[in-house]
Amino acid sequence: MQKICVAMALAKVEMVLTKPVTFVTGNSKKLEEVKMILGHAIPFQSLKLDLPELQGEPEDISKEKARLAAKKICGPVLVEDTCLCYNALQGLPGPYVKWFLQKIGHEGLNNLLAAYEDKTAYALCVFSLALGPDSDPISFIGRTEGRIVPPRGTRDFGWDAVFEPEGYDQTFAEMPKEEKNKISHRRRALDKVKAHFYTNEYVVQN
Ligand SMILES: O=P(O)(O)OP(=O)(O)OP(=O)(O)OC[C@H]1O[C@@H](n2cnc3c(O)ncnc32)[C@H](O)[C@@H]1O
Ligand SMILES: [Mg+2]
Repeated sequence: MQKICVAMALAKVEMVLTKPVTFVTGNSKKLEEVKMILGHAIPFQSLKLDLPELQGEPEDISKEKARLAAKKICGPVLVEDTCLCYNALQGLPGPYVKWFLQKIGHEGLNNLLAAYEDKTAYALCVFSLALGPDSDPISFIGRTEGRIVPPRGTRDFGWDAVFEPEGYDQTFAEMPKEEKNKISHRRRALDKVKAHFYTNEYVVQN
């Protein structure tokens, strides 16, 4: 009985795909990090495509993004949506941080909390995998706690310069990329994606 249970636990579920999984994003910095974190762990291709910026709860947004992407490319896709959530603002700006950053910049992102003592925040990354246009996407969530500080470091990737992860005295933008990739919201979500690909063997058949 024990042997059977162990064998079942080790057995991979084989899933047949008609095309390799495509990671769809319009953000080259995200793609760079995904490639660094995944290495060769998951065979995927990428496509630079700007998907609509949706509204709602992070997981719903990510799932809908996956549905739209799968419809667009008629095949299996992986997408992700990233949020920066301030505890003093009940999770805002959250999924809308892209617009906040574009309109008010790094200083503005920091000044938003001027009236609050609580500067804590968390970065949230939700990957969603849709195997086809009509399949229900599965989501994988990663979260990193930290606080919002006046901008420090490079400003070449989103809000990295204002986010100081818990336990560190550097912002994400000041850290070497390898260090960010060990503790980031994206890394934590991708660890779950990897575990999923480990237990479900995706085979591409034309
Ligand atoms: O095409 P997609 O994948 O949607 O790429 P995007 O740039 O539109 O990304 P989001 O919709 O997820 O919006 C998230 C915003 O947060 C930024 N961002 C995403 N991941 C980040 C990270 O790890 N560090 C800092 N900023 C990040 C990103 O540049 C956007 O301004
Ligand atoms: Mg987007």
